[in-house]
Amino acid sequence: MSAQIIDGKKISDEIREEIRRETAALKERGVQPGLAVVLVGEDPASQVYVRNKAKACEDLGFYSEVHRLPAETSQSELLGMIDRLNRQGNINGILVQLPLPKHIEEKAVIDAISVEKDVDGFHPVSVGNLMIGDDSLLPCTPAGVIELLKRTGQSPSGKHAVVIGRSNIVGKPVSMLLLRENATVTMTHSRTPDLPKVARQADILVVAVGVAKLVKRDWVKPGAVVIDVGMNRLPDGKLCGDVDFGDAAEAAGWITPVPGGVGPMTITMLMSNTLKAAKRANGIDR
Ligand SMILES: Nc1nc(=O)c2c([nH]1)NC[C@@H]1CN(c3ccc(C(=O)N[C@@H](CCC(=O)O)C(=O)O)cc3)C=[N+]21
Repeated sequence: MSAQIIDGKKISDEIREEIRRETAALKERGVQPGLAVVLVGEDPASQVYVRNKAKACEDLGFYSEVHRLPAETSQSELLGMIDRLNRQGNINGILVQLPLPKHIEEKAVIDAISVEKDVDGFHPVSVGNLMIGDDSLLPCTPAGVIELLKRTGQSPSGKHAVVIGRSNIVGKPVSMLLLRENATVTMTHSRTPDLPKVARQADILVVAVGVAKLVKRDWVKPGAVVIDVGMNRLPDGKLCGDVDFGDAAEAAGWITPVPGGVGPMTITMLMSNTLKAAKRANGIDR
């Protein structure tokens, strides 16, 4: 293996230390960032993520509330809870864990969250702000990808970035952020002809498709940076990314592992957004 591993856990810990310090300073001024996490239903994977988010809050000195609602909760009950959290002064960020049960319309729920408290960056106004370049709360996983690149000394500026996957939560927003960082961006997806050939042109390859081990060494330009956003649960219970790590690492210059790459950054960016929202709510500039 020739590639250097991008240690998302370590970089994430460094950023958390910065957030912890800033939070302590804010507390001196009587401000404590507060996050509300809402979970509908009992999906086991979601339970784990929600627990990790609450743990991160505690670790950084944030106030947090976790609302666990039964799977049968109606859409109007959930909207009622969001309305209360929107008006609750000690809450700066609201995260409704996705996916939601089928009888609840995700769009109605996302639209109901106040833009100032939209720490996921999923609200249409946040998405629009991202597109225009206004300073909104950025979606956590895409923001984490950019942070990983910058803190590894691999600034996207002037590079050719190829993004595989066009989802609203990763592919599209990460492409927009890369563009904002002055990369030349190619967006690809399942209908792109000869995907390996396009991928091979990338200086920075970001993969977010949800297909385990799709990307092999012949998809990777020698020396390229490979960022794996995939999170696939294998039959044996192990987590694995969209990149065949062992194989792609033979060609890549830098590569993120799964777990321990993008995942830890997602939660850290959520904390960073909550801190930012708390500062804004209290008229404190960064
Ligand atoms: N409204 C909403 N916002 C989200 O941000 C959101 C969501 N819904 N629904 C579910 C997905 C998933 N997600 C993860 C975050 C961190 C890890 C993470 O830290 N992963 C660790 C490993 C965890 C493990 O071992 O299971 C890692 O990659 O190293 C994983 C998954 C946030 N999501």
